Amino acid sequence: MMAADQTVDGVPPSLSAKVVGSFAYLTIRDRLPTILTKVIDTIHRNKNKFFEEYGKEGIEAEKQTIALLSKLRNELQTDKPVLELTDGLQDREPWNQYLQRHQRPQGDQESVSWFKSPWLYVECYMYRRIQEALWLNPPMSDFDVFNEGKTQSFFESQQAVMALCTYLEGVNKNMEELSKNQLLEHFNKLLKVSLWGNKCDLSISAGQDNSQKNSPIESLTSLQPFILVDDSNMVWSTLISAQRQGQSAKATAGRVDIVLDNAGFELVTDLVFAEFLVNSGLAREVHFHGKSFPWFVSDVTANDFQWTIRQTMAANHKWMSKSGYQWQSYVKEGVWAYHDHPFWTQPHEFCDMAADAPDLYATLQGADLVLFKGDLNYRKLTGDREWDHTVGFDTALQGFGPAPLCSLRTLKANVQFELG
Ligand SMILES: O=P(O)(O)OC[C@H]1O[C@](O)(CO)[C@@H](O)[C@@H]1O
Ligand SMILES: [Mn+2]
Repeated sequence: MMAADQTVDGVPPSLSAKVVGSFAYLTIRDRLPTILTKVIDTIHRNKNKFFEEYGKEGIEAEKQTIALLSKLRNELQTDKPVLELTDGLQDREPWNQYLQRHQRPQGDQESVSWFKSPWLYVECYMYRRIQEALWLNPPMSDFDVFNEGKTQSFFESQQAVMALCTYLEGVNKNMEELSKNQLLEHFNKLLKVSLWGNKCDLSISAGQDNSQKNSPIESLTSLQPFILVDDSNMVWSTLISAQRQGQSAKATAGRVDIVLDNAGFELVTDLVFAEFLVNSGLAREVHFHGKSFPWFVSDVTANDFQWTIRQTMAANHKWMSKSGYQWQSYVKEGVWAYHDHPFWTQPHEFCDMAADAPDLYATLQGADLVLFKGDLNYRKLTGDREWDHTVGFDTALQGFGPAPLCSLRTLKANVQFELG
């Protein structure tokens, strides 16, 4: 990444809160402090739980964590310089090196403040500082401050989940008889259900409930006009061309990697789509990539992934439960795999991945198609810069390309490509 506030070789400056009134400015001035305040409230509300589990040590840890988070909120609200991390987490050095390499060269400390640094960096940094506050107070270290919101989003979306699993059962039971056109029709529907599942994110709503209330299949028609760029035909042909000729479709289909975004309803739409891809022979394997710690309020962690499968298995709904058991066996058989590389919870633009996380880049090179879910991934794919909306997506990727890729994203931030 280069200096944040100039265009070099056609690559524009990073978006930041320097522009008063911009979405970056309003996010850092209003939304991030709101999220932080909700985190502090959540910890405070669980005070008795910490006392029951850890006694006085738990109460002291709860108090110290709140003190650190209140200090963080003050730094943010008074535009203080971004500080180095002081915890013992494994990714502390990459984070501090990033600060030295990409932020400090801006010159004096003042320019490395919350409102003057790249928006993408400071927003990611806030979630990493929350982790630092928890880590520094051991009984709190593994507490997921966003868990309540994520589980509530799942429970509030049950009607939609039941409708989706019922639809999938209808496809599964006729799978062998489906013509290629019928298969393509179901593919398009479930791909778009996964796209629109991204509307259910607790960061844009600063924690307010925005679960899926109505049938995701029935709302596709009314949502179709809101799709700005539709390359679903290219996604389909990438999967078809990855099906090497062989004795059975399942054995020779390609591998699809899904870089996950939000837990709750969106994760269910991704698991349903992944089940369809395997059951239809469009994919032989699906690899899921989640976050290694709680991130952007509703992003998926390993705990969320396992919890969602268990909850679906336990549902008092025949087709939900059937899908849940299918998902569990796919994980056990290795047809599905879950990864959570630290890179996904660092601030890098994805064009840095080959250099900064070559192991992850090599993993993605093993895929025949990589689907990136959500707005933050879209911002990292393109560097969250002052690009013109008519610029091509390939240009914005700045050379990032481990495999054919597609972003399934509902527009929540400034960056947008391929318009016009
Ligand atoms: O869950 P998603 O779709 O990545 O959205 C992430 C959220 O964080 C942002 O990227 C910035 O706050 C918003 O665009 C969005 O609210
Ligand atoms: Mn998210």
